[in-house]
Amino acid sequence: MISVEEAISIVKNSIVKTSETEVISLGSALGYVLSEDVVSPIDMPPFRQSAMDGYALNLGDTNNYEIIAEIKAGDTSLPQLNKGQAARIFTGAAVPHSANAIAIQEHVTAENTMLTLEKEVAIGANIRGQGEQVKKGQVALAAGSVINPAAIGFLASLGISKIAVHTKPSVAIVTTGNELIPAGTPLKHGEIYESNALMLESAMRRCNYTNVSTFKVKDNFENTVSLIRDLNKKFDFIIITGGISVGDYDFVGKALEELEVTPLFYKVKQKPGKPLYFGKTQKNFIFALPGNPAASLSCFYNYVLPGLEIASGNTDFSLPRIRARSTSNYQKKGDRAQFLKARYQQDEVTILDGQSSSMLHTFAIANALVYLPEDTFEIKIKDEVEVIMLPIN
Ligand SMILES: Nc1nc2c(c(=O)[nH]1)N[C@H]1C(S)=C(S)[C@@H](COP(=O)(O)OP(=O)(O)OC[C@H]3O[C@@H](n4cnc5c(N)ncnc54)[C@H](O)[C@@H]3O)O[C@H]1N2
Ligand code: MOO
Repeated sequence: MISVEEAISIVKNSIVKTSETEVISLGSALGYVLSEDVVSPIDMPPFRQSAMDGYALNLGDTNNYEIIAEIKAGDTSLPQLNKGQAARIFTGAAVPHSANAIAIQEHVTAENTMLTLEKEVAIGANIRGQGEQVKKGQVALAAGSVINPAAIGFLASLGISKIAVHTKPSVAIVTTGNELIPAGTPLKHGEIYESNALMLESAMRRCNYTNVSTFKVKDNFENTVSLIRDLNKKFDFIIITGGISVGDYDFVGKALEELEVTPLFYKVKQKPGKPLYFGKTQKNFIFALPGNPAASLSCFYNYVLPGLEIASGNTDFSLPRIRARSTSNYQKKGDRAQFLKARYQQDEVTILDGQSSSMLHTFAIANALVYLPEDTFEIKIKDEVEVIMLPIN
């Protein structure tokens, strides 16, 4: 059994950034990683802009100006101001070449065409310089940048509608188990509703993975082999849940062996998620997550998500880790490292009830995991602990 740290480093060292790239529309690029520098096709701003509502001035020798024109945002023909002349101007409007400062309207008195400054105005005041964010021909956003909402806004402001990105991996989620039935069917004694597929798919969608398909298989060796053989040909990542432990009807490990998948690790000294498996074929990566729902989700965040992000080109990815004071006491049983469902709020973290790997009721209100390393056995109120923030809202 390997440690959490070893397992994470095996995932990070085994998965490499995809060599496939594609050009996609900016509107669907959230979470993708740029495969090429984006060079700005324009100066931004494209012209000298007024940053305020007020008066554009050709600065003169006195505080008195003659107002000769009005310039609204979007106006394209601009007046010529002589020294001592002003134009009424509004935020976002183009500043005439002949103007060298903007006086904000709160600092002037204006009557008909007469303007009096009540405060000194410095040269260049309240003017956004042409190209002050980025100049035409400069790199606006470098290859390797993750496209977030601000990046989409910035590139859209440059008039860009398509960008080159690293292709995101395709993912198959496979649930295993005779006991699993779909919602909408009455439960017979011994059956449970299948919940991992929708949960993991949602977690992936939340992290901008949309090329995700789900499959199910009963506890049957031949069917498991044949489904995974088929999926191996079609998907970059296969995420299996359940059937990876040691029971007589746990066929996933045996199926992966039959298919000659190269194991990279099996069993991690952690709770939840001890029987976590990670392996690879020539074409793809396979994670087998324990079927217990909370173990499945915890392993997704800690191992699968970093793997998917690296494959997508986000090679520096890790979930944010912070330190916070615990508002709870916690006593660990056993010597496995633990990922504890927790709620972080205002510099404090509360370890939630219901830590069993089968329990989702408190995972549903958790926004973080407290990480308790192998050699820490107890948390006391006010102890500083390591908190892993979850990408949930
Ligand atoms: N003798 C031993 N037994 C077990 C060990 C062990 O070391 N020795 N490890 C335990 C640990 S720890 C875990 S975690 C589980 C993992 O088992 P599997 O990955 O084989 O998962 P299953 O047995 O198939 O299922 C476990 C549990 O989760 C429920 N489940 C499974 N899939 C789903 C799903 N898609 N949606 C909802 N619930 C699901 C399943 O019904 C079981 O209750 O093994 C321990 N056993
Ligand atoms: O590893 Mo299991 O998830 O402890 O119950």
